Amino acid sequence: MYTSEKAPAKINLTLDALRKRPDGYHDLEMVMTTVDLADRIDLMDLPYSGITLESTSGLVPQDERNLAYLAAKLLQQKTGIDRGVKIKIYKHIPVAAGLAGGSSDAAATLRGCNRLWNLGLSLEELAEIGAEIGSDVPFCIYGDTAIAEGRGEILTPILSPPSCWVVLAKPTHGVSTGDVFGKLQVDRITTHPNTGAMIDALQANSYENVIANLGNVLEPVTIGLYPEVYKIKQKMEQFGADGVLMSGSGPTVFGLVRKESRAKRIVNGLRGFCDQVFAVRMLGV
Ligand SMILES: C[C@](O)(CO)[C@H](O)COP(=O)(O)OP(=O)(O)OC[C@H]1O[C@@H](n2ccc(N)nc2=O)[C@H](O)[C@@H]1O
Ligand SMILES: Nc1ncnc2c1ncn2[C@@H]1O[C@H](COP(=O)(O)OP(=O)(O)OP(=O)(O)O)[C@@H](O)[C@H]1O
Repeated sequence: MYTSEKAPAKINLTLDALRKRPDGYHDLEMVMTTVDLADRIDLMDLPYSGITLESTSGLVPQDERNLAYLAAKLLQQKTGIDRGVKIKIYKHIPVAAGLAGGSSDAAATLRGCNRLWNLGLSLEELAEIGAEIGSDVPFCIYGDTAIAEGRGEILTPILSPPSCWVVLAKPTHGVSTGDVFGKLQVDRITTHPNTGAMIDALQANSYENVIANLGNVLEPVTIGLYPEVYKIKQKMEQFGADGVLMSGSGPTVFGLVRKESRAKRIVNGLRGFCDQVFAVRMLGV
């Protein structure tokens, strides 16, 4: 048996940190949505408990350290199933970019193996298993748009943003999520995003109010480490993006625009200035 799963990237329309927890994680409040930039995960059933993994990208581990491998292994352990899987990752999402690429691969592997091995687990059960792999995995199990709280695993689905184009620009370097959170001083945050106003904007299907309420408390932290992120933000604004924000812990910056022609203009303007640039649609609209 063989199956193929799409593993889309996410962006954070808002990201707020409320407190640092005794376990070292932060309690967050975020609005996340999926965009049409995706890895593809091909999965082939093996009649014994082995797992093999191959990726088209040399930038991700090709062994048991890969989050997709970890996902398949964890699913075997949780269910006691005596079957294995051959995993092939066609990597399109930039790595260590703040776009949850690895988390989405893990989530797609959980969904795909659940089908391949006829496990009959619900999405809720898969999300619970996924939370052991990473904070973004539960969101990636469901996709679409959600409010995420706690470590990121407490999810409430919400209407997706109005239809628009998303320009994604990633600087050359990647960012370690742990390093960025490690430098965040929650009691020194000066501007918190207005999560409630973003939720209202989505419920009202108001593009203007989505733009007006974009915010991410990790952005100044990452800019402090990599000032290039700020330069990309400025360039996107100059080239005509309606709203611009860093996604997750960065360093990818996204810009929202209504028209494809404007998105293409921004992509052309940024090409040569940063490593990877894409113009994609929002998903789930
Ligand atoms: C920044 C976001 O992408 C926003 O969606 C996520 O919060 C990060 O999710 P992720 O990459 O799945 O992160 P994890 O692998 O769970 O955690 C990596 C590291 O980030 C920090 N971390 C992560 C999530 C969280 N709520 N608080 C944290 O402080 C911790 O130091 C942790 O060791
Ligand atoms: N399948 C995978 N795809 C991408 N990275 C992976 C994968 N498996 C393991 N990794 C490792 O995980 C690290 C983070 O990669 P990833 O692309 O998921 O970061 P990210 O987009 O910043 O994630 P997030 O937005 O969830 O913080 C990288 O250092 C990479 O080597």
